[in-house]
Amino acid sequence: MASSHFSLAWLLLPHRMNQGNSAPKAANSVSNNIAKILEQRLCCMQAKLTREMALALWKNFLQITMKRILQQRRLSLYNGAHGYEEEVIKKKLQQFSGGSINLSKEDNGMAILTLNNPKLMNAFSGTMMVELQERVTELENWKDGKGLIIHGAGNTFCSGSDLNVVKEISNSQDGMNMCMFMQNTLTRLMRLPLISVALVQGKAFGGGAELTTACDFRLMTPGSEIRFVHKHMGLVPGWGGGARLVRIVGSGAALQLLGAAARVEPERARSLGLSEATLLSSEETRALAEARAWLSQYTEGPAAVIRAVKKVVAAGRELPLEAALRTEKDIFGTVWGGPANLQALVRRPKHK
Ligand SMILES: CC[C@H](C(=O)O)C(=O)SCCNC(=O)CCNC(=O)[C@H](O)C(C)(C)COP(=O)(O)OP(=O)(O)OC[C@H]1O[C@@H](n2cnc3c(N)ncnc32)[C@H](O)[C@@H]1OP(=O)(O)O
Repeated sequence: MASSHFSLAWLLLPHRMNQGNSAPKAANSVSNNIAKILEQRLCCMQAKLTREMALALWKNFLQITMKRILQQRRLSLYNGAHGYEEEVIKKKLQQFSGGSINLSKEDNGMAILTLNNPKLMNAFSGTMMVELQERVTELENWKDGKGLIIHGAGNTFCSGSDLNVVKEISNSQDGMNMCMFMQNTLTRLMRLPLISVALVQGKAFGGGAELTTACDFRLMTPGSEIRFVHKHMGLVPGWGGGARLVRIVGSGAALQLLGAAARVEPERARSLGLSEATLLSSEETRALAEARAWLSQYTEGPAAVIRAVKKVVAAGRELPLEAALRTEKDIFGTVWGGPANLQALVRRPKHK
C-alpha cells in the first residue's frame, strides 16, 4: 500500500508543479529535485519493505521448522544423547530398496497407510523404514486428520523386517541404530492425534506384529494370525512391540506369546484383548470397507474433539497420573468454549 501511494505522488508531482507557469525553469528544477528525493525514498522504502518481508518470511519459516523439530524430538525417544545416529542409520537403510509405504488422506479425516511389498509378504526393506518415518511426519502435520487404518498390500499384513536387510546390518551398532530408528517412528505413530487401527489380514509376523501394537486397535480377518516369531530368530522384539504388548494383554499373556512365539488367531486375539473384532470378510476390498465402517464410529464428529479424545487417552496411557491429569486439563482447555462445545450448548442434545 505505502509503496503504491508514493509511486502515485511521484507520478503526479512534475505535472502539478508546471501548472502555475510563472517561473517554469525554477519550478521544473524544484520539481525534479523533489521527484529525485521522492524516488530515492521510494526505492529505500521498497528495498526496506522487501527486506522486511523476506525477513518476516524467513523468521516464520524458521519458527515452523523449529516447532516441527522440537515436536519430533518431544515425541521421539532417542536422540544424540543416547548414542543414536539418525543420519548414519538412515543412509544405511536407504541402501536397501524395495517396496513402498503409501499414504492416502481422505476428506473425511481418515487416512489409509499401505505397506506395499507384496513380493516379500510386505516385509520392511530399508527404504520402507525411512518412508514410514516420512509418512508419520506427514500425518503429524495433517491438522484435519481423525483416523488411520494401516494395512498390507496383497491381502497380508507384514512379515517384519526384510531378512536380506537384517543380514546386512547384523552388526551391533547398526542393529541398535535400526532399533532406535524404528522405536522413534513407531512411538510417534502411537502418539499421533488420530485413532489408529491395524487391519490384520494374512500374517503379521516379527516386526509386523510389533507394528500392530503401535496402533490403538487391531482388527483381524478370518484366517489371519499375529505372531511374535522373534524367539525363533534368536531375538526379542526391538521395535517397542514387547513393552506395548505387555500393556495391551498383560505381562503373563505377553510372556506366553513371546516365550512360545505363539500363533495368535483371531479368536484367541479377541479373548486376550489383542484384537477388537474379527471382520466378516478376508477379501482385501471388503475387509478394508469393514474396517472403515468400524473406525468411523469413533471418528465421526469435529476433528478438534476427536483429536482431543485421542490425546487425553494417549496421555493417560503413557504418563504418570499427575502428569496425565495436567495434560488432560490443557487438552480440555482447547475444546472448552470451542465451536463444537458452543453449538452443543445451543442444541442442548438429550443423550438418550
Ligand atoms: C527384530 C525382529 C525383526 C524385526 O522386528 O525387525 C524381524 O521382523 S525379523 C523377520 C521376522 N519375520 C520372518 O522371519 C518371516 C519369515 N517368513 C516366513 O515365515 C514366511 O515367508 C511367511 C510365513 C511370512 C509366509 O509364508 P508363505 O508360505 O505364505 O510365503 P513364502 O514363504 O513363500 O513367502 C513369499 C516370499 O516372501 C519372502 N519373505 C517373506 N517374509 C520375508 C521376510 N521377512 N524377509 C524377506 N523375505 C521374506 C519369502 O522368502 C518368499 O520369497 P521367495 O523368494 O519366494 O523365497
